[in-house]
Amino acid sequence: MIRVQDLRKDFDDLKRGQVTALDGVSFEVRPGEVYGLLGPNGAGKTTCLRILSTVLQSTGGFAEVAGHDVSRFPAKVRASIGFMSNNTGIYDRMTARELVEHYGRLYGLGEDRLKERIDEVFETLQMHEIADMLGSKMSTGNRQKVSIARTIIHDPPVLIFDEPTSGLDVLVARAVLDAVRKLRDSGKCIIYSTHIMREVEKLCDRIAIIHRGRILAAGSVDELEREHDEPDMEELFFDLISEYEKSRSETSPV
Ligand SMILES: Nc1ncnc2c1ncn2[C@@H]1O[C@H](COP(=O)(O)OP(=O)(O)OP(=O)(O)O)[C@@H](O)[C@H]1O
Repeated sequence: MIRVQDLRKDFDDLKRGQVTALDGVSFEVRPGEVYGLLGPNGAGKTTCLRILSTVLQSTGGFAEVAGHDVSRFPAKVRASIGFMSNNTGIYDRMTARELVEHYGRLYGLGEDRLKERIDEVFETLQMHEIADMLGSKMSTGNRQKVSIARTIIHDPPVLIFDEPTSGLDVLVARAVLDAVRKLRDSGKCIIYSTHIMREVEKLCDRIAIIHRGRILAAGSVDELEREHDEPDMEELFFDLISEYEKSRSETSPV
């Protein structure tokens, strides 16, 4: 459902010269699965998700979403995905229902289908109580629910979450994770980027640990812990990155 092969992205940065954000990344995500991209700041997570959502063009390799090549069929890809980040906005002067309807129409849903989807989505996310509440009056938790609702209103098979819980308190973050789990259980193919270990352990079926644009390790949390003989995910993450940095400093010219 998502297929990424040897994906590369180089940026020409005025100050730093050429920056390699993705250095040959490969993975696959299946329907009914949450695939986590776990990496520190600057690892390349957002760049990868932007390529998958057709906002950026890769400089090499291949990516396919819902059967469509992202560089050849961007419109088809965009119709097949929902993208949510921590600043996927809502509008102060629209109610929850108005905003979600607005996005549904932007995605081209007809009025009957839109009404049906609003009912389904508001039921899944338990949003009936806030349907007529203005954005300006909503708690952070409710704003997040509306953001998720606008992301999934067109019922896309693929969902892309870019650090959706960043800056949220524990309760709101938990509600977001619960919603993602429900979506996974309904068969969605989900890619989820984060730098929070606990989220990965609680939510992701498989993960890739990404650093400096490369996947350092990939598998289920159990597989990774067994393979690296390290039962603590945070230690494992730290060890992998330290080892990589050490080998890099040993091989780079002085
Ligand atoms: N438009 C750009 N121009 C130049 N460099 C960029 C650009 N976008 C990203 N980069 C660089 O690419 C690298 C990867 O950035 P990216 O935002 O993908 O990382 P990330 O893993 O999402 O990190 P964060 O958790 O901080 O968002 C970084 O070195 C970043 O500075």
